[in-house]
Amino acid sequence: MDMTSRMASHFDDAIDTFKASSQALAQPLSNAVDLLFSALANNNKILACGNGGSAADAQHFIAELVGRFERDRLPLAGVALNTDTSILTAVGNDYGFDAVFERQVAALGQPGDVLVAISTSGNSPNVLRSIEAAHEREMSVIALSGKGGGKLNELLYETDIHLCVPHDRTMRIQEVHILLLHALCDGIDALLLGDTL
Ligand SMILES: O=C(CO)[C@@H](O)[C@H](O)[C@H](O)[C@H](O)COP(=O)(O)O
Ligand SMILES: [Zn+2]
Repeated sequence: MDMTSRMASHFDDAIDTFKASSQALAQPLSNAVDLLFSALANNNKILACGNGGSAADAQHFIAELVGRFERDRLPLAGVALNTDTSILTAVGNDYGFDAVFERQVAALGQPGDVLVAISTSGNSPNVLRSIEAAHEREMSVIALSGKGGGKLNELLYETDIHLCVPHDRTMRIQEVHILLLHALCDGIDALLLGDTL
């Protein structure tokens, strides 16, 4: 395949993946908006975590809650668990990298808070352990994954929400994840401010 065709194939594959994701995920995504809105309306908060590109996605999402998305509104309570290098290095050094998010959920989580856990494979141990800690804190979980969901399938409760992108490549899954996170911001704003832009 020549390079131009290779580049074009990314767009074609992304279009197919967005379409398949819309079919599979619009309903659970709508449920996730309700869950997040209820938590925020009850003075609970959102915690988010992920590794690598998913760490960037987690902090991007939380920045749009605490700051704003498209319209001015009140600040919304959220913390990204992958941003504080002192916590990440201290907890990683003293307890191991698998504990870096779990420890923060245990420190910050309250019943009714929501954890947004992002892992394209569904298998990153630090993300899985953050979910166990969230359950211990009586928090709900919204998990963003792909590749069939991996070990998340065994860990999530019926009351949690699993947004699993139907694709096996990390980059394609991440491209849909950022759409999902923006759609969540849009849904929260629509409930808070009305649905006109
Ligand atoms: O962004 C990318 C690849 O697109 C990478 O940085 C990727 O996020 C890292 O390899 C992560 O460690 C993958 O973890 P996960 O999505 O399987 O939980
Ligand atoms: Zn990447």
